[in-house]
Amino acid sequence: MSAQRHKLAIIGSGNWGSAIAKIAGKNMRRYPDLFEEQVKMYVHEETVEGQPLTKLINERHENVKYLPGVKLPENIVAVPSAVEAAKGADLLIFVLPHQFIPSVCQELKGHISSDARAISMIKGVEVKNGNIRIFADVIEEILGCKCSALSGANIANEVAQDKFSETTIGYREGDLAQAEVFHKVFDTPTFRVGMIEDVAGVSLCGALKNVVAIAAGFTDGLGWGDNAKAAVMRIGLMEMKHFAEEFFDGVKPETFTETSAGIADLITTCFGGRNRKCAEAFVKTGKSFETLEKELLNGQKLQGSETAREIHNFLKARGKVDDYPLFKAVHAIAFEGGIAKELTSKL
Ligand SMILES: NC(=O)C1=CN([C@@H]2O[C@H](COP(=O)(O)OP(=O)(O)OC[C@H]3O[C@@H](n4cnc5c(N)ncnc54)[C@H](O)[C@@H]3O)[C@@H](O)[C@H]2O)C=CC1
Ligand SMILES: O=C(CO)COP(=O)(O)O
Repeated sequence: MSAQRHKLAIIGSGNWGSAIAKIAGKNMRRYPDLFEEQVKMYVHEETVEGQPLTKLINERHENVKYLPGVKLPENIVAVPSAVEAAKGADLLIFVLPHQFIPSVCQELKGHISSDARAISMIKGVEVKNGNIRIFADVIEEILGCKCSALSGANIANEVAQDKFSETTIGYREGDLAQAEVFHKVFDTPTFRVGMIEDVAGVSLCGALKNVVAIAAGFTDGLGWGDNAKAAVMRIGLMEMKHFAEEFFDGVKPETFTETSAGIADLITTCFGGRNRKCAEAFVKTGKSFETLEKELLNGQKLQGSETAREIHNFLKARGKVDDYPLFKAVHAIAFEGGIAKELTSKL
């Protein structure tokens, strides 16, 4: 029996990576016939309190830098190498800020099990040479393993405290059985996992809502109130859906309007996320997003400002910038010296 059990690895250990390690670690013990107990978690090594972060995590069972105050199950073992974490694993969770995925996947290339399956929890897109890809596709292409996506209204600190949340797995056509295995990795009474056959839709919701959250943060910085934020969110949702349908095949409209990955994540991020917080500070202080990320996030990474830039570059290459006035305004304010008060003037 034990030879057939799944072995999980977590590639990433930031704020969300650590929260998900808590859930997955517990579920490994909840289903001992299905999963091996020990889970290796890749940690980008750094020195914290004068010691390697991996050592601190393994001694204290807590990611003291990225998820302080939350105990991780003892079957989560931090390792400083992605290759070591993935060794022998047939289930791979990718949960790194999007900018680090290509380099970490290149490191892993040739070192993963031939039967490995992956799931991307990354909220971002790759834009290169005028083309755009979701990270499930990047991972599939570099590593040659099938990859689904998980995204939802999931502020990591709340999930880590077992406050009720839903999330969504987007799976590929014909891959329901594998999605059901990942469902068992993640689902708990307080973290409820829905599933939809739409990897692109789920991934794009996660990436694009971060751009809308920047706009929502601008409205907060301007003191414009809840109606203005709701308007920006409504227009943002329309642009997200339009973008996904224009540039990706097979995206389902209900992913945007009915799943946790869609409307629910847009709401939570525009009210409680890091992108919103930094965008509010951007308007109030005039500091750059790069500076605010350093000053306000203690090593955590902003995804929305970079995604706004990447989406802008992609739309520019396609001659389509004007078709997405909210995305255009966010880019203009964030990177071109545009005036925040003009956020809605062209919507
Ligand atoms: N934090 C949250 O509430 C949620 C985050 N997400 C998404 O999950 C993904 C991962 O986010 P978080 O876990 O929050 O990360 P985070 O924002 O806490 O990022 C910091 C992580 O990046 C690592 N890192 C720094 N430099 C690196 C390098 N050169 N190579 C590899 N790793 C490096 C750090 O060690 C740390 O683990 C992102 O795409 C994010 O949008 C999704 C849902 C919720
Ligand atoms: O994706 C998130 C919540 O679902 C977190 O958003 P932020 O990266 O803006 O904190």
